[in-house]
Amino acid sequence: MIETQSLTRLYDQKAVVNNLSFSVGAGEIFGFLGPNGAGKSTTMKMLLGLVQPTSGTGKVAGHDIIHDVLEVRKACGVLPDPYGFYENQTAWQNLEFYCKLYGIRGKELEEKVDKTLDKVGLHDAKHKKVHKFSKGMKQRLGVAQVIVHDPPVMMFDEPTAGIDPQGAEDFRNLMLEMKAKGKTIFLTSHVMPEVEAICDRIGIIVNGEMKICGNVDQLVDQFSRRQGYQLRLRVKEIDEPVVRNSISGITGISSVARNNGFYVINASEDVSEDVSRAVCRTGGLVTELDVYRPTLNEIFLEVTRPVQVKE
Ligand SMILES: Nc1ncnc2c1ncn2[C@@H]1O[C@H](COP(=O)(O)OP(=O)(O)OP(=O)(O)O)[C@@H](O)[C@H]1O
Repeated sequence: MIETQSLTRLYDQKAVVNNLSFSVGAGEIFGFLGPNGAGKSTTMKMLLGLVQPTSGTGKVAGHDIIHDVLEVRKACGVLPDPYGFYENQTAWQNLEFYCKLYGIRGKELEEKVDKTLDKVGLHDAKHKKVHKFSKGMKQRLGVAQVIVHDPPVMMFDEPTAGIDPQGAEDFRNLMLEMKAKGKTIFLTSHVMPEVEAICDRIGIIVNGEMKICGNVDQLVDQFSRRQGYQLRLRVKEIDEPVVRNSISGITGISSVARNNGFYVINASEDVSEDVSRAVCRTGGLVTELDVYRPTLNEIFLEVTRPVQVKE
């Protein structure tokens, strides 16, 4: 539903999006992450035909992002940053205007607007003018604007910025509901636990280049291969010299330390099965053995570490 091949955009001879190839399918939530200035918004603008790629191609809902811009926009709902509401009009009027742009009228329009405002928790504020809205309420209205015309592709630029915890939880549930309806969801966010909770796949872009892309398990695996694995082992029945001796010959182990009753083992691969067998062979009882799983936040920090905020 979204696919790009070697998408590139230069500004002042410099690539701010560089050779980007990825795809997002129907019923998939894709988290597009990166530090400030990495090229996320520029990519989103290119997908919507708002910025012309310098080279490369892309399709959204089957339509070419360069030659079929109108069709692309019809197929998309977008929460931009910043959003563009008519502040002097009510939430209801803003959505009404938006529906009309998409050719929705009459009873269908009324039903869609009411239902959508209920869904985002703005039922009681539907006749309030937008300039009286709080930041979080505007954000909710922005989400309503994305979904009101029921497009197949939904794009959100930092959807939960400024939203309270209940609003963020509502947003996550809404995304899962949209996914179940087969929507293609593309979102940027700096809220790692949220991305980890709802995204099927994640891409991290740095200086315009996709550094790592996959589901969370694949990202963890790639990270661990790069950084090494850390195991935590607790053993009964045998003493430390015996434990150390039993695992000393295992290929891949680079260090073994003691910490709070645990053995902390650093290794270049997942050696948990070898460790477990070696300890058992010497009469020891493994009471705990786990491989440390980095959080998405740690992976993000590692992947983006050398990058400074760009001007
Ligand atoms: N119209 C423009 N002219 C020149 N440079 C631009 C223009 N738009 C964006 N850039 C530059 O392109 C780079 C990428 O910007 P972009 O807005 O895509 O980043 P981002 O990943 O969305 O950042 P953030 O997380 O801060 O929103 C930045 O260095 C920015 O200064």
